[in-house]
Amino acid sequence: MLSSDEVRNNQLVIGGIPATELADEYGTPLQVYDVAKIRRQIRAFARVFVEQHVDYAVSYASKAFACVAMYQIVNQEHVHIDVVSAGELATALAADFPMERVSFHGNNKSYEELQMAMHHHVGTIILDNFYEIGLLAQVLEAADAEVNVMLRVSPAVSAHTHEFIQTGQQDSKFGFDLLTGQADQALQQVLAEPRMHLQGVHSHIGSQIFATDGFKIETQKLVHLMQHWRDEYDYLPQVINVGGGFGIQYTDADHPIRPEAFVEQIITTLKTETAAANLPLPAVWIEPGRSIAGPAGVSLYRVGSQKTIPAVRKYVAVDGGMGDNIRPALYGAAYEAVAADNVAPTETEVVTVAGKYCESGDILVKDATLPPVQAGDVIAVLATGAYGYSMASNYNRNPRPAVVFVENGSAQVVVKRETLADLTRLDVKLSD
Ligand SMILES: Cc1ncc(COP(=O)(O)O)c(C=O)c1O
Ligand SMILES: N[C@@H](CCCC[NH3+])C(=O)O
Repeated sequence: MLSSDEVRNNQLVIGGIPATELADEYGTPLQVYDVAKIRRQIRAFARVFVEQHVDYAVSYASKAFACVAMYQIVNQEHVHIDVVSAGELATALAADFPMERVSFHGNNKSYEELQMAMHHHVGTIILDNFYEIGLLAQVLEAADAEVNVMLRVSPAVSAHTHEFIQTGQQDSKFGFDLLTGQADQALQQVLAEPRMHLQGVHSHIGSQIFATDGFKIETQKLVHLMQHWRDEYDYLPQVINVGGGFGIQYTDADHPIRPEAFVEQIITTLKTETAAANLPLPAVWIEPGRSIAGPAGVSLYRVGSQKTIPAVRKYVAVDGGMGDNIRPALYGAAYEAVAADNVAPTETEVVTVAGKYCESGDILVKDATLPPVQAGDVIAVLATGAYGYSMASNYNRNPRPAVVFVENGSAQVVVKRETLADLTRLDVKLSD
């Protein structure tokens, strides 16, 4: 899984710096990002649209990983973001991210969140349900404001991925249902709201998807919807937002296609279907999260205790675990681990890399092939950049790790390590 520029003298190198040096300098557990990889993937997505002459927006789904520096990098690449909470919006504001390039998602945005979005002139509100149409209308009235909106529809496309992280099927908490006519009803309501300017339609079929056929069906359904809305309601969407979900490689068992190949499929389908329906080509927005942040991230841990159960298993415990990466415990997600100072060992053994949390399921990598390691050695878990730190917790009152960005051989802390004092910062002693 490692490319040639990530290995030097059998050592793992991230953005030009040996991983063991980063661990020594910043401590462990440590979340490290190779910023060049983030930029490369954003540019690869944008290039497809430019080459195909399609009006577009790449909107980074920042739930995958958000911090001020990450929003700054995305802004430097001139693309959009989507946020799903006041917290993500506040972080984007702290990064001076241009609000007109922000879309606000979520199936239960509060009045206060919508108010905050209007106050800061967020570019697009992605409307998810009837309650929200009413709520937004109230906010707009009170603020005497207008806003661009999109309707999120639930396209009933079943994507080939883990059931827990599938969001596009009909039985979903997200979006207006297409099959039962809810989407049409929502369209009529929004068209009747003078303060809402409907840009188009959004859908998202799932996450960590490996096959393009789900996106082909999704795109076909959206074009059929465009046609239906034009014919029945004299409304033509200017934008089709197909969401994210482009799968990445976590282990050698994954055989993903290039993330941008999904976009090629979407555009090909869109061109064919719109031509057949005599519709103009809409702008296409995509919302990749994992494919931008995931491959760029590496988690560094130090080995502590080891336990061998003869003829059963050897456990190698590290100083992090489910608090900084819940995905193995939550989804059974598989990762690849390497010894940072011996990435291509001649002698190997199969071990289970366990975390330090009081939970039997706190396993980071089951059956990792590693060289024999000792206490103090650095183990790197690869491709942890998405939904790792962003889903981190303080379970067992462990501080969350620091996050370091590395680019062109220089490193910078972009999120400080939590301290023990941080852990009690919000606690209030009982009054006497
Ligand atoms: C609406 C929406 N857009 C984009 C994404 C990003 O998905 P991914 O990180 O799989 O690209 C998600 C998460 O699945 C989502 O719910
Ligand atoms: N958190 C999930 C993905 C969620 C997608 C968000 N809509 C994961 O780790 O794979």
